[in-house]
Amino acid sequence: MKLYDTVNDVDARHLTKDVVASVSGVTKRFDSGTRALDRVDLDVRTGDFVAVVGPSGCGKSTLLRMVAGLEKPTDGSVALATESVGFIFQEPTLLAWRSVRGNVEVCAEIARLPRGERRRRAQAAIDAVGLTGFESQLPRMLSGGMKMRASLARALTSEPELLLLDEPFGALDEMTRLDMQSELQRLYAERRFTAMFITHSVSEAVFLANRVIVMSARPGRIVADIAIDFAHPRHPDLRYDRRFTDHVAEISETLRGAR
Ligand SMILES: Nc1ncnc2c1ncn2[C@@H]1O[C@H](COP(=O)(O)OP(=O)(O)OP(=O)(O)O)[C@@H](O)[C@H]1O
Repeated sequence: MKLYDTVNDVDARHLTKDVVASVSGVTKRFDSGTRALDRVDLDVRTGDFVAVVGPSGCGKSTLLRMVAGLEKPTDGSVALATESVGFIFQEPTLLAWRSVRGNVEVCAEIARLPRGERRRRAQAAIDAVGLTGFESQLPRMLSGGMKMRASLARALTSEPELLLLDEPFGALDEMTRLDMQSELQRLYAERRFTAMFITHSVSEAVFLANRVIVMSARPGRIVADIAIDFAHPRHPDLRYDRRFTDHVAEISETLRGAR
């Protein structure tokens, strides 16, 4: 696995073997003067599903964008142990003129995979997210949930080792959102990618993650790193389990104190 760094190569040498992404001492000040993050340290280990929750505007997206290399820290560094990174945004950002298959294949095209391999991976991802039969549809013919499924399939086609998700289900209605949570954690149980997932929903975080990171109000700091050790795949009824509701209560309480 190639080591590279979003800041400089020196920092990548600090990575220990099972760490996929390492954020150390990261502070972010925008030119506007806003201080979004304050000395954040976070190691994401291979196979982790890390959910990040925190008050609105505390710097969650900024943190994710820095891990993606889309934003540079003002102080500190971010190091990644893989170049195989997928990104899913809240908006599905599908190309309007391309079919589901065309959209799902786009990352594999950019990666210049041979056509046969592209097709194979795209079909496997389309089947995995439950869009079989919709391959030729254009985005405007799809529901919000189906668009998000297509976006998820597009990210999976490049078989990323690290999947970064910025509130991907935030715009979906409640039922579709619960379906997508089940779908995502089933895919995680099957493929065991490493994931970093931003959300406003504490129960979504507990249902999906094996670690929930709680951030303070801006400038965001990490105030808790809570292990959620339910086995994967997780059944929807887990949400009624006492241990699940205890975790939700504990994290919600921590969040209230973090504002
Ligand atoms: N490019 C930018 N330039 C200036 N300020 C920015 C920029 N991007 C984000 N900010 C500010 O930095 C702070 C953190 O923003 P960020 O989007 O990371 O927070 P967030 O926790 O993801 O918010 P939310 O939960 O509401 O989505 C906010 O005050 C935001 O206005």
